[in-house]
Amino acid sequence: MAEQFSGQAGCLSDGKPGRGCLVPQVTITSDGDSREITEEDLEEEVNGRLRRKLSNSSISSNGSSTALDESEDDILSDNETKSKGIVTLEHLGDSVDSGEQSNAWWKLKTIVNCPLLTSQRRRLSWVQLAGHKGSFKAGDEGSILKKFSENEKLCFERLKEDALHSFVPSYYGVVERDGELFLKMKDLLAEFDLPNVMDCKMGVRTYLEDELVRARVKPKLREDLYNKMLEVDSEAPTVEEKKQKAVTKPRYMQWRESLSSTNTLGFRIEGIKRGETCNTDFKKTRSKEDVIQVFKDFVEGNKNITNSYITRLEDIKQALKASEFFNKHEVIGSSLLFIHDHTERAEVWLIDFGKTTPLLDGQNLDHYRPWEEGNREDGYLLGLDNLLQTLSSLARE
Ligand SMILES: O=P(O)(O)O[C@H]1[C@H](O)[C@@H](OP(=O)(O)O)[C@H](OP(=O)(O)O)[C@@H](OP(=O)(O)O)[C@H]1O
Ligand SMILES: Nc1ncnc2c1ncn2[C@@H]1O[C@H](COP(=O)(O)OP(=O)(O)O)[C@@H](O)[C@H]1O
Repeated sequence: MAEQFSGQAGCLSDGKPGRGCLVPQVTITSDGDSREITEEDLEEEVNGRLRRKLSNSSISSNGSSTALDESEDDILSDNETKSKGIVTLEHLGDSVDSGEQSNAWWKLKTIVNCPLLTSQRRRLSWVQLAGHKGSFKAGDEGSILKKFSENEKLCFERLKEDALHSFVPSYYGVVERDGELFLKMKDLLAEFDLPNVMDCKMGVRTYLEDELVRARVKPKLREDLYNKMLEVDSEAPTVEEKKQKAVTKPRYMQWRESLSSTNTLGFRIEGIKRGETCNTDFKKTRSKEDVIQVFKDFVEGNKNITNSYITRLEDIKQALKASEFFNKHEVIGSSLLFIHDHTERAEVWLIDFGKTTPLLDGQNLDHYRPWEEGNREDGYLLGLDNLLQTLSSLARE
């Protein structure tokens, strides 16, 4: 995908310089030094350019570069850690590297003619608004690799034949890179120009019934979750929890649900990337009014974008109602990913099926009924209706 390139370099992905590609610079020394080029030289050249590039600009997955004077830390403007926000994805098992490893001259030619080609293939500036650090790697053009999960693989396979298939990222199968397994899927951002992105985690519940049972049978106290809790509200842990300096996962997840709009609205905002900044600090965004305001800022009051999102959500609702998959799965922790750009292209996609689990034979869910332990209801459709209401109220303003 040629447009994956930084606007700065204008090099095509086949390695041929395109419009605006830097002019090759060859320095001939006065003594005609013709030292053989070693792999170390090449590595130094690549790393040097990479370092300079990262301190000057960032290649986004859509091919646009961000402000020239940003350092990497500025680009990672997320207020948490570098695991979320604008992240740099590694490109594992690069085909150019493996195929041309010994051809030093080819590598040098590429670096000289088209300096960003090599670095672009190694790293991809991308937006990750939720999930785990290091879960994603850059795939080949227009695709990304997500750490393998058997459960998610099964979901993608089932979804291929389902009414929902045009609302989930295209799935290209399991791939191995550097000895690790990944699920390869479409990078939903790839066709956008400087995309604005929002992740909404769907449902009234974000943990599996199984997790609850396991925590009851064998409670596992987690200090990391206790610390995450303290960061948001030092008064949140009970006296007992303060003594233990730890909480169980269901306790943490339930606290997160009640603090945000999960329990009441059936969805919560996980993160937003707008322009060049990311914000994943919506843990206390709970009221309808606050949620509407966040959406309003996200679409910048644009009615065309708002209406496109509404149409897409209505289509998703129809597909969900027709979906065999949806009827027979408990959908936990899955998100709707909203993406739009300055051309007013606006899309919504279903992502993250890591905790979407099949029901027993003969069982099905209506996705509205209140959850009681054992009924496995997830409140997904309640959340979708509330999302539609949120956007509709913006469209009416
Ligand atoms: O959002 P914060 O408050 O950081 O809490 C996270 C999210 O709920 C994760 O869900 P998601 O991946 O959907 O974002 C969840 O991973 P699971 O999906 O594995 O439940 C994490 O559990 P642990 O990974 O066990 O810490 C939990 O700590
Ligand atoms: N196919 C995709 N295209 C573009 N962005 C994606 C895609 N899948 C996930 N993301 C981004 O990665 C983030 C985390 O994805 P998710 O699947 O929820 O990971 P995890 O299973 O680790 O929670 C999302 O919030 C979104 O920003």
